[in-house]
Amino acid sequence: MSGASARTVAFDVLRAVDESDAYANLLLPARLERARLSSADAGLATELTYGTLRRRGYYDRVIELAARRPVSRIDEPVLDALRLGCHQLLTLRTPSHAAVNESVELVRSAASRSAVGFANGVLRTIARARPEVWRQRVADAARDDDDLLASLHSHPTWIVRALRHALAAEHREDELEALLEADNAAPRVNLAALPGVAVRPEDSEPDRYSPIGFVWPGGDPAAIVEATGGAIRVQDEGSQLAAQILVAARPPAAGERWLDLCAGPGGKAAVLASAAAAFDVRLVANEIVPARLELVRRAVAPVGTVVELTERDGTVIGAEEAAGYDRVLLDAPCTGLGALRRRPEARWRKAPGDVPELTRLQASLIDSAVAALRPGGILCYVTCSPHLAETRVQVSDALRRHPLQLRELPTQDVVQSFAEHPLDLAGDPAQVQLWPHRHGTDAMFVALFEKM
Ligand SMILES: C[S@@+](CC[C@H](N)C(=O)[O-])C[C@H]1O[C@@H](n2cnc3c(N)ncnc32)[C@H](O)[C@@H]1O
Repeated sequence: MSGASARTVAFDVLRAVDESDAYANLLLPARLERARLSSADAGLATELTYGTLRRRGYYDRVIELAARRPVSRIDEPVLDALRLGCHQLLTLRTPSHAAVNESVELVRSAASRSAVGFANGVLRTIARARPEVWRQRVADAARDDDDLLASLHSHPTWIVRALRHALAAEHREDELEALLEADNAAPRVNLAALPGVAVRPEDSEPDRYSPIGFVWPGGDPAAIVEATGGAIRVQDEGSQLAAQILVAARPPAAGERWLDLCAGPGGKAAVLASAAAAFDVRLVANEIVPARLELVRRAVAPVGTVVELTERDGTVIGAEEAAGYDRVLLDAPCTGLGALRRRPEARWRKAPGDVPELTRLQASLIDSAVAALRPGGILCYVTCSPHLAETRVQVSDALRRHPLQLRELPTQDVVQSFAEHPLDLAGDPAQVQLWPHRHGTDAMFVALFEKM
């Protein structure tokens, strides 16, 4: 197979992401399988797809300068082909004749003859200047500091601001550019070996912090996941740490009841389940979306029968089962701003207007979790987002709503107590904020509380 096929697959996926809100990480593997590409071409198609989606914001600025018109006035199929061409010319540094010709061929297959001439002209203009020159031109056209970072690092401006505020809360604003670039890098594939049912392969590289994690050297980890019946599973190191923080908050006692309030797709439930099996604890894993509950069922299957699955609205469990649990994991639905590197198109789909609805749901789930806990029980509040409205503000609001019921626990000490290496953490010792650029994890936030 030639590189042209890799480009066609990438173009098709970009079109589906634009036209039908497809998720690239779900669609691409199916398209790769159908195209039967060699592993080298599959790697190229993956890089073209994810790289183009991540850096789309930057490429659009370049295209606007080269085409002398806003991207809103360029037809979508033409724009996607131009973005793919930009990724090859400006980031992969593909020889310009190949990048231009192949991209123009994609336009020919999807648009009018006049569009072919237009795309050819724009790409030749881009190819004529070096990538550093385009970077400077884009920088010169920026309206202000946030617009500069948004365009050079390819993030929507509101997300740049949200990340800036989150870092400022740790007095680490100077790390903003490193964070934005970490979002643009492909994350390593990371796995967890569920304790009690799997062991880390001896020749694998252990995670820096998570005692149960290891790095996948490359290629598709599906075979090892299948061969172990899911006892070894793909899971971000930050996600592993979050689940282990709840386990390590206090030595588990036999007979405890634990609740994973929002369990789908089940990564953390699987880690909790293996601890539950080891300590003779009962775990209830709850999820409101049936298809996601099915994923939880599969995730916890390797561990056996310690888990009861329920399909309920987590906001009412506190009222239905008041004081029924010793520990609750609330891994709340959130903006996911901490996992942008993992879902390449996500940053372009989210909007600041999503935040208030999510924070209302998070607060309601926290209230339910507090009600579901016995006095002396432990709440572990987790988000895969560093947005302050979902993290620190959510914590201080919860403490204000439940002044006689909630007290913070030293979450940073807890994670340091079991991590394989000390984590460079900042801010409030009751809260752990992980970062892609500092820890190589998703930007998970974890806060432990005790119910009084
Ligand atoms: C961040 S995800 C949880 C990830 C999971 N803990 C893991 O590690 O795989 C949040 C989950 O909450 C679910 N959810 C949303 N609203 C809910 C509600 N009211 N009650 C229960 N689950 C809810 C979503 O469907 C989603 O699966």
